[in-house]
Amino acid sequence: MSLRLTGVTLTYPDGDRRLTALDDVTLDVPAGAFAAVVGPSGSGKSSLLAVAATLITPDSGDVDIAGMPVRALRPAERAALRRRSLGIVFQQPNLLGSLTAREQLQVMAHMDGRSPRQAKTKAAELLDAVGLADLADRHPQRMSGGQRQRVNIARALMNDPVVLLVDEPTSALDHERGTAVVELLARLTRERGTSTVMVTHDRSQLAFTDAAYEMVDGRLATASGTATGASSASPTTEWTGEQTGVRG
Ligand SMILES: Nc1ncnc2c1ncn2[C@@H]1O[C@H](COP(=O)(O)OP(=O)(O)OP(=O)(O)O)[C@@H](O)[C@H]1O
Repeated sequence: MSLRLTGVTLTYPDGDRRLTALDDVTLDVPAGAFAAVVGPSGSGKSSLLAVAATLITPDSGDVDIAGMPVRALRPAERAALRRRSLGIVFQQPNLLGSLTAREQLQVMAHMDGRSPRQAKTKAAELLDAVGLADLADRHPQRMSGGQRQRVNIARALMNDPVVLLVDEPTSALDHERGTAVVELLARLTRERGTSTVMVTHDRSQLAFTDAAYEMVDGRLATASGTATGASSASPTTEWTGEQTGVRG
């Protein structure tokens, strides 16, 4: 498994008590699998992503990324793991206005110490993969919301992450563009063998995922009433042939 959360409980201070944001959450996402998490506001979805991103340490339970137990790592090692093994796609693209699409991606490789030549090749490959080869030299101000989100996704893939965490990627897009972005995430997940977790409010997007989960009051359950058909199975039985062994 490339991303595994086991019995994760997270609480926040709440006056003189503590609020339970994640309650004994277990989630396995193999390489090449696309999981979605839906749930009402305040149910714990962002907390789940923050724990998976190693940004918050849970009160109890474990997070493993590519077989590496995060709890055992020192802060500097954790930061290195984030840089090398995690791709994060935020709700808003947060692109730098002064940089072209190609440069937004190259900056990531530069921060990871890769050569300019490697960075250029990788950026071109990824812009092509997200359908933006023709817009490589364009600045974000002259792109549509969907195009900006594609640059955002390509940027998150620059360091070949093992795990891709995606927070509401379509909230700023209309239905058609949103669907295209989710289809793209599904394709990239399979092609690149990432373990992808997407938080979404839009249940129609679950049709493109391999497994759908519902967060209710910090507890994670298999989502009901989804379009996946896989949703009634227990999470551990949803993963089938095509998701395994994609990444060596
Ligand atoms: N830093 C914090 N300190 C205290 N309580 C917090 C903190 N962050 C989140 N919470 C609380 O934890 C619970 C889960 O919040 P979380 O942001 O994970 O939910 P969510 O499902 O992502 O919500 P939304 O869909 O509105 O983004 C909520 O009750 C929230 O108020």
